[in-house]
Amino acid sequence: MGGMVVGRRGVIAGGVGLLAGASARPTVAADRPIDVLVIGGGLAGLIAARDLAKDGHRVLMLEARPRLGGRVAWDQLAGQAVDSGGTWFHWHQAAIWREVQCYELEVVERPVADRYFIGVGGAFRAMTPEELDGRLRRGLAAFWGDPALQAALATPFAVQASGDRLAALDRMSVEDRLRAIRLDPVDDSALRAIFSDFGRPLDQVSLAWAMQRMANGLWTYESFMALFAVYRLRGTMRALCEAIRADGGFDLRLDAPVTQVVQGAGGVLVRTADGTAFAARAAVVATPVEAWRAIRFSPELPADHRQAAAEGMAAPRLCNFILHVRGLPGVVNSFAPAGIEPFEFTFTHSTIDDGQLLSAYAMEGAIGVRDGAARLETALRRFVPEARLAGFVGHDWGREPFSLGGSGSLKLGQMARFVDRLDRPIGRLCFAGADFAPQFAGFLTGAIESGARAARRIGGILGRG
Ligand SMILES: Cc1cc2nc3c(=O)[nH]c(=O)nc-3n(C[C@H](O)[C@H](O)[C@H](O)COP(=O)(O)OP(=O)(O)OC[C@H]3O[C@@H](n4cnc5c(N)ncnc54)[C@H](O)[C@@H]3O)c2cc1C
Repeated sequence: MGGMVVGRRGVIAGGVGLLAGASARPTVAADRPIDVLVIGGGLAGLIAARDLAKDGHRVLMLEARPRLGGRVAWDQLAGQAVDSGGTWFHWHQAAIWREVQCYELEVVERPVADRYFIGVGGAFRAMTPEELDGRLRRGLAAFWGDPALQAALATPFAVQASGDRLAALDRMSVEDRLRAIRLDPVDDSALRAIFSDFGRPLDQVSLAWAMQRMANGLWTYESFMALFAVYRLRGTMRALCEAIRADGGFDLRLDAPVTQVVQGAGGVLVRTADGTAFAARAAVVATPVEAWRAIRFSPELPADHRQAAAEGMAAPRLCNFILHVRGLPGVVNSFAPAGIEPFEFTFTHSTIDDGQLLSAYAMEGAIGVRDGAARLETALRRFVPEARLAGFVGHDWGREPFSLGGSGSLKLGQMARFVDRLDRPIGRLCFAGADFAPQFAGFLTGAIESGARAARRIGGILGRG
Protein backbone atom coordinates (compact mmCIF):
# COMPACT_ATOMS: atom_id res chain seq x y z
CA MET A 1 0.00 0.00 0.00
CA GLY A 2 1.57 3.24 -0.79
CA GLY A 3 0.44 6.81 -0.40
CA MET A 4 -2.34 7.30 -2.92
CA VAL A 5 -6.07 7.56 -3.05
CA VAL A 6 -7.74 4.33 -3.95
CA GLY A 7 -11.34 5.33 -3.36
CA ARG A 8 -14.13 4.87 -5.83
CA ARG A 9 -14.24 8.62 -6.34
CA GLY A 10 -10.62 8.57 -7.34
CA VAL A 11 -9.75 12.02 -5.96
CA ILE A 12 -8.68 13.46 -2.71
CA ALA A 13 -11.05 16.09 -1.50
CA GLY A 14 -9.13 18.78 0.29
CA GLY A 15 -10.48 22.15 1.23
CA VAL A 16 -9.44 25.51 2.51
CA GLY A 17 -13.04 26.15 3.55
CA LEU A 18 -12.63 26.11 7.26
CA LEU A 19 -15.30 25.53 9.76
CA ALA A 20 -19.04 24.83 9.76
CA GLY A 21 -20.45 24.52 6.30
CA ALA A 22 -17.13 24.39 4.46
CA SER A 23 -17.48 22.58 1.17
CA ALA A 24 -15.49 19.47 0.44
CA ARG A 25 -14.22 20.65 -2.93
CA PRO A 26 -10.82 19.41 -4.02
CA THR A 27 -8.12 22.04 -3.70
CA VAL A 28 -4.97 19.98 -3.78
CA ALA A 29 -3.83 18.10 -6.82
CA ALA A 30 -3.60 14.43 -6.07
CA ASP A 31 -0.09 14.33 -7.45
CA ARG A 32 1.72 13.88 -4.21
CA PRO A 33 1.02 10.84 -2.05
CA ILE A 34 -0.48 11.35 1.36
CA ASP A 35 1.98 10.81 4.17
CA VAL A 36 -0.42 10.96 7.09
CA LEU A 37 -4.18 10.73 7.51
CA VAL A 38 -5.43 12.50 10.60
CA ILE A 39 -8.81 11.12 11.67
CA GLY A 40 -10.77 13.69 13.67
CA GLY A 41 -10.52 17.48 13.63
CA GLY A 42 -10.80 18.40 17.30
CA LEU A 43 -7.91 20.22 18.94
CA ALA A 44 -5.78 17.07 19.18
CA GLY A 45 -6.20 16.33 15.47
CA LEU A 46 -5.71 19.95 14.43
CA ILE A 47 -2.42 20.22 16.32
CA ALA A 48 -1.18 16.86 15.01
CA ALA A 49 -2.08 17.80 11.42
CA ARG A 50 -0.48 21.23 11.68
CA ASP A 51 2.75 19.96 13.20
CA LEU A 52 3.12 17.14 10.68
CA ALA A 53 2.37 19.47 7.75
CA LYS A 54 4.88 22.00 9.03
CA ASP A 55 7.45 19.24 9.10
CA GLY A 56 6.91 18.84 5.37
CA HIS A 57 4.55 15.87 5.37
CA ARG A 58 1.48 15.79 3.18
CA VAL A 59 -1.46 15.48 5.56
CA LEU A 60 -5.15 14.89 4.91
CA MET A 61 -7.61 15.32 7.77
CA LEU A 62 -10.86 13.35 7.71
CA GLU A 63 -13.49 14.86 10.00
CA ALA A 64 -16.88 13.25 10.55
CA ARG A 65 -18.86 16.40 11.30
CA PRO A 66 -19.56 19.26 8.90
CA ARG A 67 -17.28 21.48 11.03
CA LEU A 68 -13.97 21.35 12.84
CA GLY A 69 -13.50 21.65 16.61
CA GLY A 70 -15.16 18.52 18.02
CA ARG A 71 -15.91 19.20 21.67
CA VAL A 72 -14.90 22.80 21.04
CA ALA A 73 -17.99 24.44 19.55
CA TRP A 74 -19.58 27.87 19.17
CA ASP A 75 -23.03 29.35 18.74
CA GLN A 76 -24.78 32.72 18.56
CA LEU A 77 -26.95 33.96 21.41
CA ALA A 78 -28.34 37.45 22.04
CA GLY A 79 -26.20 38.77 19.20
CA GLN A 80 -23.00 37.40 20.76
CA ALA A 81 -20.70 34.62 19.60
CA VAL A 82 -20.47 32.17 22.49
CA ASP A 83 -18.41 29.06 23.15
CA SER A 84 -20.62 26.09 23.74
CA GLY A 85 -18.00 23.40 24.32
CA GLY A 86 -14.52 23.58 25.82
CA THR A 87 -13.86 27.21 26.63
CA TRP A 88 -11.73 28.00 29.65
CA PHE A 89 -8.03 27.69 30.26
CA HIS A 90 -5.28 29.19 32.36
CA TRP A 91 -1.69 30.22 31.86
CA HIS A 92 -0.50 27.41 34.06
CA GLN A 93 -1.73 25.06 31.33
CA ALA A 94 1.40 25.47 29.26
CA ALA A 95 0.37 23.76 26.01
CA ILE A 96 -2.72 25.84 25.32
CA TRP A 97 -1.22 29.04 26.61
CA ARG A 98 1.67 28.69 24.20
CA GLU A 99 -0.74 28.36 21.25
CA VAL A 100 -2.76 31.36 22.36
CA GLN A 101 0.40 33.45 22.72
CA CYS A 102 1.87 32.24 19.45
CA TYR A 103 -1.20 33.24 17.45
CA GLU A 104 -1.55 36.47 19.44
CA LEU A 105 -5.16 35.73 20.34
CA GLU A 106 -6.94 37.99 22.75
CA VAL A 107 -7.84 36.56 26.13
CA VAL A 108 -10.85 37.65 28.22
CA GLU A 109 -11.13 37.09 31.97
CA ARG A 110 -14.36 35.81 33.47
CA PRO A 111 -16.12 38.28 35.74
CA VAL A 112 -15.44 37.38 39.39
CA ALA A 113 -18.57 36.25 41.19
CA ASP A 114 -19.90 38.38 44.01
CA ARG A 115 -22.65 35.91 44.93
CA TYR A 116 -22.30 32.19 45.45
CA PHE A 117 -25.11 29.68 45.84
CA ILE A 118 -23.98 26.31 47.17
CA GLY A 119 -26.14 23.20 47.26
CA VAL A 120 -26.30 22.04 50.87
CA GLY A 121 -28.77 19.45 52.12
CA GLY A 122 -31.11 19.59 49.12
CA ALA A 123 -31.40 23.41 48.84
CA PHE A 124 -29.18 26.30 47.80
CA ARG A 125 -27.47 28.32 50.48
CA ALA A 126 -26.17 31.83 49.64
CA MET A 127 -22.52 32.33 50.57
CA THR A 128 -20.27 35.33 50.39
CA PRO A 129 -17.05 34.82 48.44
CA GLU A 130 -15.18 34.99 51.76
CA GLU A 131 -17.24 32.25 53.38
CA LEU A 132 -16.89 29.91 50.41
CA ASP A 133 -13.18 30.64 50.15
CA GLY A 134 -12.65 29.72 53.82
CA ARG A 135 -14.63 26.49 53.53
CA LEU A 136 -12.86 25.38 50.36
CA ARG A 137 -9.41 26.17 51.70
CA ARG A 138 -10.10 24.04 54.78
CA GLY A 139 -11.67 21.26 52.76
CA LEU A 140 -8.95 21.06 50.12
CA ALA A 141 -6.14 21.23 52.67
CA ALA A 142 -7.63 18.13 54.33
CA PHE A 143 -8.39 16.44 51.02
CA TRP A 144 -4.86 16.55 49.63
CA GLY A 145 -2.94 17.00 52.88
CA ASP A 146 -1.69 13.43 53.29
CA PRO A 147 2.02 13.33 52.24
CA ALA A 148 1.69 9.66 51.27
CA LEU A 149 -0.96 10.55 48.68
CA GLN A 150 1.09 13.43 47.37
CA ALA A 151 4.18 11.22 47.07
CA ALA A 152 2.35 9.03 44.56
CA LEU A 153 2.21 12.05 42.26
CA ALA A 154 5.67 13.48 42.85
CA THR A 155 6.00 13.71 39.06
CA PRO A 156 2.43 14.33 37.88
CA PHE A 157 3.62 14.61 34.27
CA ALA A 158 4.96 11.03 34.28
CA VAL A 159 2.03 8.90 35.33
CA GLN A 160 3.45 5.53 34.32
CA ALA A 161 6.72 6.20 36.14
CA SER A 162 4.74 6.62 39.35
CA GLY A 163 4.14 2.87 39.46
CA ASP A 164 2.25 0.95 42.13
CA ARG A 165 1.60 3.89 44.41
CA LEU A 166 -0.31 5.65 41.69
CA ALA A 167 -2.12 2.46 40.70
CA ALA A 168 -3.30 2.07 44.32
CA LEU A 169 -4.59 5.64 44.36
CA ASP A 170 -6.29 5.02 41.03
CA ARG A 171 -8.31 2.19 42.57
CA MET A 172 -9.71 4.62 45.16
CA SER A 173 -12.44 7.15 44.48
CA VAL A 174 -12.87 10.79 45.42
CA GLU A 175 -15.81 9.62 47.53
CA ASP A 176 -13.49 7.26 49.48
CA ARG A 177 -11.24 10.18 50.31
CA LEU A 178 -14.11 12.49 51.31
CA ARG A 179 -15.41 9.82 53.68
CA ALA A 180 -11.95 9.34 55.17
CA ILE A 181 -11.39 13.01 56.00
CA ARG A 182 -14.78 13.62 57.68
CA LEU A 183 -15.25 17.33 57.12
CA ASP A 184 -17.77 19.55 58.83
CA PRO A 185 -21.06 18.97 56.87
CA VAL A 186 -21.15 22.39 55.20
CA ASP A 187 -17.45 22.25 54.25
CA ASP A 188 -18.13 18.76 52.89
CA SER A 189 -21.05 20.04 50.78
CA ALA A 190 -18.99 22.96 49.47
CA LEU A 191 -16.20 20.62 48.38
CA ARG A 192 -18.62 18.12 46.82
CA ALA A 193 -20.29 21.03 45.06
CA ILE A 194 -17.13 22.27 43.33
CA PHE A 195 -16.14 18.67 42.57
CA SER A 196 -19.36 18.40 40.57
CA ASP A 197 -17.32 19.64 37.62
CA PHE A 198 -15.65 16.19 37.62
CA GLY A 199 -18.69 15.16 35.59
CA ARG A 200 -19.78 11.94 37.26
CA PRO A 201 -20.79 10.67 40.74
CA LEU A 202 -17.78 10.97 43.04
CA ASP A 203 -17.67 7.26 43.83
CA GLN A 204 -16.79 6.75 40.16
CA VAL A 205 -14.04 9.39 39.93
CA SER A 206 -10.45 8.15 40.20
CA LEU A 207 -8.70 9.71 43.19
CA ALA A 208 -5.43 9.55 41.22
CA TRP A 209 -6.94 11.68 38.44
CA ALA A 210 -8.29 14.24 40.93
CA MET A 211 -4.96 14.33 42.74
CA GLN A 212 -3.05 14.79 39.49
CA ARG A 213 -5.20 17.84 38.80
CA MET A 214 -4.18 19.16 42.23
CA ALA A 215 -0.50 18.21 41.80
CA ASN A 216 -0.45 20.09 38.48
CA GLY A 217 -1.15 23.21 40.53
CA LEU A 218 1.62 22.41 43.03
CA TRP A 219 -1.05 21.58 45.65
CA THR A 220 -1.92 25.23 46.04
CA TYR A 221 -5.46 26.43 46.52
CA GLU A 222 -5.05 29.29 44.06
CA SER A 223 -3.75 27.11 41.23
CA PHE A 224 -6.42 24.47 41.78
CA MET A 225 -9.16 27.10 41.67
CA ALA A 226 -7.56 28.58 38.53
CA LEU A 227 -8.86 25.50 36.67
CA PHE A 228 -12.44 26.69 37.22
CA ALA A 229 -13.12 28.91 34.22
CA VAL A 230 -10.75 31.87 34.42
CA TYR A 231 -9.75 32.83 30.86
CA ARG A 232 -11.42 32.37 27.49
CA LEU A 233 -10.72 33.68 24.01
CA ARG A 234 -12.38 36.78 22.67
CA GLY A 235 -14.36 35.64 19.65
CA THR A 236 -14.64 32.06 21.00
CA MET A 237 -12.37 29.03 20.51
CA ARG A 238 -13.17 29.34 16.84
CA ALA A 239 -10.30 31.87 16.73
CA LEU A 240 -7.80 29.22 17.82
CA CYS A 241 -9.19 26.52 15.50
CA GLU A 242 -9.04 28.95 12.57
CA ALA A 243 -5.51 30.05 13.41
CA ILE A 244 -4.26 26.45 13.54
CA ARG A 245 -6.09 25.54 10.34
CA ALA A 246 -4.80 28.58 8.47
CA ASP A 247 -1.26 27.95 9.66
CA GLY A 248 -1.42 24.23 9.05
CA GLY A 249 -1.14 23.65 5.34
CA PHE A 250 -3.00 20.36 5.48
CA ASP A 251 -5.92 19.16 3.39
CA LEU A 252 -9.32 18.61 4.87
CA ARG A 253 -12.39 16.60 4.14
CA LEU A 254 -15.45 17.39 6.26
CA ASP A 255 -18.53 15.14 6.57
CA ALA A 256 -16.20 12.18 6.26
CA PRO A 257 -16.76 9.72 9.13
CA VAL A 258 -14.11 7.03 9.09
CA THR A 259 -15.48 3.51 9.36
CA GLN A 260 -12.41 1.35 8.75
CA VAL A 261 -8.67 1.50 9.39
CA VAL A 262 -6.47 -1.24 7.94
CA GLN A 263 -2.75 -1.42 8.59
CA GLY A 264 -0.41 -3.17 6.19
CA ALA A 265 3.34 -3.54 6.17
CA GLY A 266 4.06 -0.26 4.40
CA GLY A 267 1.07 1.88 5.23
CA VAL A 268 -2.50 2.43 6.32
CA LEU A 269 -5.74 2.24 4.38
CA VAL A 270 -8.69 4.23 5.72
CA ARG A 271 -12.26 4.03 4.49
CA THR A 272 -15.00 6.59 5.09
CA ALA A 273 -18.75 5.97 5.35
CA ASP A 274 -19.37 6.79 1.68
CA GLY A 275 -16.99 4.01 0.66
CA THR A 276 -14.05 6.21 -0.32
CA ALA A 277 -10.69 4.74 0.65
CA PHE A 278 -7.49 6.67 1.32
CA ALA A 279 -4.01 5.27 1.61
CA ALA A 280 -1.14 6.85 3.46
CA ARG A 281 2.12 5.92 5.11
CA ALA A 282 0.72 6.46 8.62
CA ALA A 283 -2.35 7.72 10.49
CA VAL A 284 -3.25 9.58 13.65
CA VAL A 285 -6.57 8.60 15.19
CA ALA A 286 -7.74 11.69 17.08
CA THR A 287 -11.37 10.85 17.78
CA PRO A 288 -12.83 10.42 21.27
CA VAL A 289 -12.18 6.93 22.67
CA GLU A 290 -15.94 6.24 22.50
CA ALA A 291 -15.86 6.87 18.74
CA TRP A 292 -13.40 3.98 18.19
CA ARG A 293 -16.42 1.68 18.64
CA ALA A 294 -17.74 2.72 15.23
CA ILE A 295 -14.44 2.07 13.43
CA ARG A 296 -13.32 -1.38 12.29
CA PHE A 297 -9.60 -1.72 12.95
CA SER A 298 -7.58 -4.38 11.23
CA PRO A 299 -5.60 -5.92 12.78
CA GLU A 300 -7.74 -5.65 15.89
CA LEU A 301 -6.67 -3.06 18.45
CA PRO A 302 -4.75 -4.22 21.54
CA ALA A 303 -6.81 -5.23 24.58
CA ASP A 304 -6.28 -1.93 26.47
CA HIS A 305 -7.68 0.08 23.57
CA ARG A 306 -10.67 -2.20 23.19
CA GLN A 307 -11.30 -2.01 26.91
CA ALA A 308 -11.06 1.82 26.92
CA ALA A 309 -13.53 2.06 24.04
CA ALA A 310 -15.94 -0.32 25.77
CA GLU A 311 -15.76 1.50 29.13
CA GLY A 312 -15.77 5.02 27.68
CA MET A 313 -13.76 7.79 29.24
CA ALA A 314 -15.82 10.98 28.77
CA ALA A 315 -18.69 12.03 31.06
CA PRO A 316 -21.56 10.23 29.32
CA ARG A 317 -24.49 12.49 30.23
CA LEU A 318 -22.99 15.99 30.12
CA CYS A 319 -25.28 18.73 28.77
CA ASN A 320 -24.18 22.33 28.75
CA PHE A 321 -26.00 25.54 28.02
CA ILE A 322 -25.45 29.23 27.57
CA LEU A 323 -28.49 30.97 29.00
CA HIS A 324 -29.51 34.55 28.33
CA VAL A 325 -30.90 35.59 31.70
CA ARG A 326 -32.46 38.76 33.04
CA GLY A 327 -33.07 39.60 36.66
CA LEU A 328 -29.86 38.21 38.17
CA PRO A 329 -28.75 40.11 41.27
CA GLY A 330 -25.05 40.40 40.31
CA VAL A 331 -22.22 38.22 39.06
CA VAL A 332 -23.34 34.78 40.22
CA ASN A 333 -21.87 31.30 40.60
CA SER A 334 -23.79 28.25 41.78
CA PHE A 335 -22.41 24.80 42.59
CA ALA A 336 -24.29 21.72 43.76
CA PRO A 337 -23.12 18.17 44.46
CA ALA A 338 -23.65 15.86 41.49
CA GLY A 339 -27.11 14.41 40.92
CA ILE A 340 -29.11 16.63 43.30
CA GLU A 341 -29.94 19.79 41.34
CA PRO A 342 -30.77 20.02 37.62
CA PHE A 343 -27.66 22.18 37.09
CA GLU A 344 -24.51 21.09 38.90
CA PHE A 345 -22.93 24.46 38.26
CA THR A 346 -23.62 27.80 36.64
CA PHE A 347 -21.68 31.02 36.41
CA THR A 348 -21.85 34.43 34.80
CA HIS A 349 -20.03 34.07 31.50
CA SER A 350 -20.41 37.75 30.58
CA THR A 351 -22.69 40.69 31.15
CA ILE A 352 -24.42 42.18 28.11
CA ASP A 353 -26.67 45.24 27.63
CA ASP A 354 -29.76 43.18 28.15
CA GLY A 355 -28.90 40.94 31.12
CA GLN A 356 -26.25 38.26 31.41
CA LEU A 357 -25.03 35.21 29.59
CA LEU A 358 -24.79 32.38 32.08
CA SER A 359 -22.90 29.13 31.51
CA ALA A 360 -24.80 26.17 32.95
CA TYR A 361 -23.76 22.52 33.15
CA ALA A 362 -25.90 19.47 33.84
CA MET A 363 -23.35 16.73 34.41
CA GLU A 364 -25.77 13.97 35.29
CA GLY A 365 -28.17 14.68 32.42
CA ALA A 366 -30.91 15.74 34.86
CA ILE A 367 -31.92 18.45 32.42
CA GLY A 368 -31.37 18.37 28.68
CA VAL A 369 -31.62 20.53 25.60
CA ARG A 370 -34.95 18.93 24.70
CA ASP A 371 -36.51 19.95 28.01
CA GLY A 372 -37.04 23.48 26.75
CA ALA A 373 -37.00 26.97 28.21
CA ALA A 374 -39.65 26.57 30.93
CA ARG A 375 -37.75 23.77 32.71
CA LEU A 376 -34.46 25.60 32.36
CA GLU A 377 -35.96 28.71 33.93
CA THR A 378 -37.43 26.65 36.79
CA ALA A 379 -33.99 25.13 37.40
CA LEU A 380 -32.43 28.61 37.57
CA ARG A 381 -35.09 29.86 39.95
CA ARG A 382 -33.98 27.25 42.47
CA PHE A 383 -31.23 29.68 43.41
CA VAL A 384 -32.38 33.04 41.94
CA PRO A 385 -36.21 33.12 42.14
CA GLU A 386 -36.42 36.35 40.14
CA ALA A 387 -34.37 35.01 37.16
CA ARG A 388 -36.05 35.25 33.74
CA LEU A 389 -34.78 33.23 30.81
CA ALA A 390 -34.73 35.15 27.52
CA GLY A 391 -33.08 32.50 25.33
CA PHE A 392 -30.57 29.67 25.33
CA VAL A 393 -28.33 27.41 23.31
CA GLY A 394 -27.23 23.98 24.46
CA HIS A 395 -25.55 20.70 23.58
CA ASP A 396 -26.32 17.22 24.75
CA TRP A 397 -22.87 15.69 24.27
CA GLY A 398 -23.83 12.13 25.12
CA ARG A 399 -26.27 12.14 22.20
CA GLU A 400 -23.80 13.49 19.64
CA PRO A 401 -22.65 10.42 17.71
CA PHE A 402 -19.10 11.67 17.17
CA SER A 403 -18.56 12.47 20.85
CA LEU A 404 -20.86 10.12 22.81
CA GLY A 405 -19.99 12.11 25.92
CA GLY A 406 -18.61 15.39 27.13
CA SER A 407 -15.47 15.53 29.13
CA GLY A 408 -14.60 15.35 32.75
CA SER A 409 -12.78 12.96 34.97
CA LEU A 410 -11.33 9.49 34.62
CA LYS A 411 -13.02 6.50 36.21
CA LEU A 412 -11.41 4.19 38.74
CA GLY A 413 -8.42 2.35 37.30
CA GLN A 414 -8.36 4.31 34.04
CA MET A 415 -5.35 6.42 34.80
CA ALA A 416 -2.95 3.55 35.43
CA ARG A 417 -4.24 1.56 32.47
CA PHE A 418 -4.80 4.24 29.84
CA VAL A 419 -3.02 7.56 30.46
CA ASP A 420 0.36 7.71 28.75
CA ARG A 421 -0.31 4.24 27.31
CA LEU A 422 -3.09 4.47 24.73
CA ASP A 423 -1.05 7.00 22.79
CA ARG A 424 1.95 4.73 22.19
CA PRO A 425 2.24 3.97 18.49
CA ILE A 426 0.83 0.70 17.19
CA GLY A 427 2.74 0.07 14.00
CA ARG A 428 1.94 3.08 11.82
CA LEU A 429 -0.99 4.27 13.90
CA CYS A 430 -0.87 6.70 16.77
CA PHE A 431 -3.82 7.64 18.95
CA ALA A 432 -4.30 11.17 20.28
CA GLY A 433 -6.90 12.91 22.40
CA ALA A 434 -7.57 14.86 25.55
CA ASP A 435 -9.19 11.89 27.29
CA PHE A 436 -5.89 10.07 27.92
CA ALA A 437 -3.46 13.01 27.69
CA PRO A 438 -0.40 12.65 29.89
CA GLN A 439 -0.81 15.63 32.19
CA PHE A 440 -4.19 17.31 31.76
CA ALA A 441 -6.50 14.47 30.76
CA GLY A 442 -9.95 15.85 29.94
CA PHE A 443 -8.84 19.43 29.24
CA LEU A 444 -8.28 21.54 26.13
CA THR A 445 -4.61 21.76 26.99
CA GLY A 446 -4.51 17.95 27.22
CA ALA A 447 -5.79 17.68 23.64
CA ILE A 448 -2.96 19.96 22.51
CA GLU A 449 -0.32 18.04 24.52
CA SER A 450 -1.52 14.81 23.01
CA GLY A 451 -1.79 16.02 19.40
CA ALA A 452 1.73 17.45 19.49
CA ARG A 453 3.12 14.21 20.88
CA ALA A 454 1.35 12.11 18.25
CA ALA A 455 2.81 14.32 15.50
CA ARG A 456 6.31 13.89 16.83
CA ARG A 457 5.91 10.14 17.15
CA ILE A 458 4.46 9.71 13.66
CA GLY A 459 7.18 11.99 12.30
CA GLY A 460 9.72 9.60 13.82
CA ILE A 461 8.06 6.61 12.17
CA LEU A 462 7.98 8.34 8.76
CA GLY A 463 11.59 9.33 9.13
CA ARG A 464 12.52 5.67 9.47
CA GLY A 465 10.85 4.94 6.11
C1 LIG B 1 -19.37 21.13 27.44
C2 LIG B 1 -17.90 21.00 27.56
C3 LIG B 1 -17.21 21.95 28.26
C4 LIG B 1 -15.83 21.85 28.38
N1 LIG B 1 -15.17 22.85 29.02
C5 LIG B 1 -13.83 22.82 29.04
C6 LIG B 1 -13.12 23.94 29.52
O1 LIG B 1 -13.72 24.98 29.85
N2 LIG B 1 -11.77 23.85 29.60
C7 LIG B 1 -11.08 22.74 29.18
O2 LIG B 1 -9.86 22.73 29.28
N3 LIG B 1 -11.74 21.69 28.65
C8 LIG B 1 -13.09 21.72 28.55
N4 LIG B 1 -13.75 20.70 27.97
C9 LIG B 1 -12.98 19.57 27.45
C10 LIG B 1 -12.37 19.85 26.07
O3 LIG B 1 -13.28 20.53 25.27
C11 LIG B 1 -12.02 18.51 25.43
O4 LIG B 1 -11.23 17.75 26.32
C12 LIG B 1 -11.24 18.68 24.13
O5 LIG B 1 -11.81 19.68 23.31
C13 LIG B 1 -11.19 17.34 23.41
O6 LIG B 1 -10.39 17.47 22.24
P1 LIG B 1 -10.04 16.19 21.37
O7 LIG B 1 -9.40 16.70 20.13
O8 LIG B 1 -9.32 15.20 22.18
O9 LIG B 1 -11.45 15.51 21.03
P2 LIG B 1 -12.69 16.10 20.22
O10 LIG B 1 -12.77 17.57 20.38
O11 LIG B 1 -13.88 15.31 20.62
O12 LIG B 1 -12.32 15.83 18.70
C14 LIG B 1 -12.49 14.57 18.10
C15 LIG B 1 -12.93 14.77 16.66
O13 LIG B 1 -13.05 13.49 16.05
C16 LIG B 1 -14.19 13.53 15.21
N5 LIG B 1 -14.63 12.14 14.94
C17 LIG B 1 -15.26 11.28 15.79
N6 LIG B 1 -15.45 10.10 15.17
C18 LIG B 1 -14.93 10.22 13.93
C19 LIG B 1 -14.82 9.33 12.82
N7 LIG B 1 -15.29 8.09 12.85
N8 LIG B 1 -14.21 9.78 11.69
C20 LIG B 1 -13.72 11.05 11.60
N9 LIG B 1 -13.81 11.93 12.64
C21 LIG B 1 -14.40 11.51 13.79
C22 LIG B 1 -15.18 14.36 15.98
O14 LIG B 1 -16.22 14.86 15.17
C23 LIG B 1 -14.29 15.45 16.54
O15 LIG B 1 -14.18 16.55 15.68
C24 LIG B 1 -15.14 20.76 27.82
C25 LIG B 1 -15.84 19.79 27.11
C26 LIG B 1 -17.21 19.91 26.97
C27 LIG B 1 -17.94 18.89 26.18
